[in-house]
Amino acid sequence: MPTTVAGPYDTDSKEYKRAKRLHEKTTRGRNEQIEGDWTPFRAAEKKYKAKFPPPDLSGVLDLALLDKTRTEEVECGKWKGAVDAVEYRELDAVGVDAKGKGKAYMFPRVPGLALLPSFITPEEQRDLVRSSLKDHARHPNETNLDTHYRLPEEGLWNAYVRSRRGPGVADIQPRAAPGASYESLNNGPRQLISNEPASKENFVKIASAPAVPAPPSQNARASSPETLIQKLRWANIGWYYHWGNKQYDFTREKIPVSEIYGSVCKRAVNAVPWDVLFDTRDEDGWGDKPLWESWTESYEPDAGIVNFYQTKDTLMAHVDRSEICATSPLVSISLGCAAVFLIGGTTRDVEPVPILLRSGDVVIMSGPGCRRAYHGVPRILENTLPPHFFAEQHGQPTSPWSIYQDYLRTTRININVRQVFPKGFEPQLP
Ligand SMILES: O=C(O)CCC(=O)C(=O)O
Ligand SMILES: [Fe+2]
Repeated sequence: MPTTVAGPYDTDSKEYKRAKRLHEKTTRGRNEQIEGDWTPFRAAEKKYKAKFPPPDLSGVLDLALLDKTRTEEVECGKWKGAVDAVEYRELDAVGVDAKGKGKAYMFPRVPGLALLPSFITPEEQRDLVRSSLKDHARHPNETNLDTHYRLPEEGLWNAYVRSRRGPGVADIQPRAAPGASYESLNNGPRQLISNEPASKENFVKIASAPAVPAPPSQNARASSPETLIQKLRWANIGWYYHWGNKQYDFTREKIPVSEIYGSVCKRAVNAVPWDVLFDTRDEDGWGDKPLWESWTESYEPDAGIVNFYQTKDTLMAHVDRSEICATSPLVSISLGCAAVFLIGGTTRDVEPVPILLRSGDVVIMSGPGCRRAYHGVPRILENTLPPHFFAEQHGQPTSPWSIYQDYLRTTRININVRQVFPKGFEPQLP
């Protein structure tokens, strides 16, 4: 069972006092930017990022509070949003079997956004965590660490597991040759710079842009797998994404999307009653071609990213616009610790909708407006790992699972899957 934790607002707790001391130390003498200068999106990010005082989540939609079977999960972390924070409509999910929860939610303020709370069963959540760490975050899939370190062939996670079991696991060596020029280590948040939206017209130009590999950091030192696993931030899925160009690099061979990711995503897309969600199609900017009508056949994910967040990490406001299928569903699966997710409109001037995402929740961003909407993750909520991730729950306190459990205590994993090309389209590359 999770150990009992003090709530974030318990002023007598050690955590609260520590956060207060740190806040006083780090803000002493600081000239805060005047709040009036912030866009509504930036103001919301600042609000939820704050470590002290802990943010008030009464304006954050928390649909787990409607589900009695999630009471223990909600209570163990103490962080709670509210069920009436944001206007939504509840829909019956289509053909969802007894395993997943049968509701989908839509939001008048963000047309094209669907939320499927608790869509992934606890068992499937554990399978997705295992495959993300053990099978996916390794060669041939690129991770943020590959630029700077020669990661072991077996993958960083498997080396870490061996190092936990006994001595004799070698340190991981940096790539940079001694004396090479300095570059800062890319292990912080993803760099988010502006890019040109991809389309069928410009993708050949995009594919022809020189995709220069990022230089390895000279600051990287030989490190144990245990040290590096804490620095894992992302692993690529499918088409290779070039972070420098902010575009896919179509000259590199696409790696097939794994069956476990692809099948969950298709199941989620097929569960949403899109005809109800897009019932006001003209307003939603589809014109005369409502592509959602054929998603049952045409949705085929071919790219994406697995994000690994530690509790101090954030993901700034951004738009994912490198996909040529500009309206196809982007399926986003939350695992591990809970987070505050913000989604607004096509500029940062639109006030974002705040949603508390918990493990097993699936978000789908689709359609012309929502796929171009600014969104981000200003906060990973500490101590929110649900009980079904604790090994004792399934009878084996020393099972292989306990290594995953330790890692997940401070981690949120997000599997973010997209469709770049229409199904069956073979890019003719220069
Ligand atoms: O972590 C999340 O929920 C969202 C991640 C995201 O927006 C992205 O990877 O582009
Ligand atoms: Fe995104």
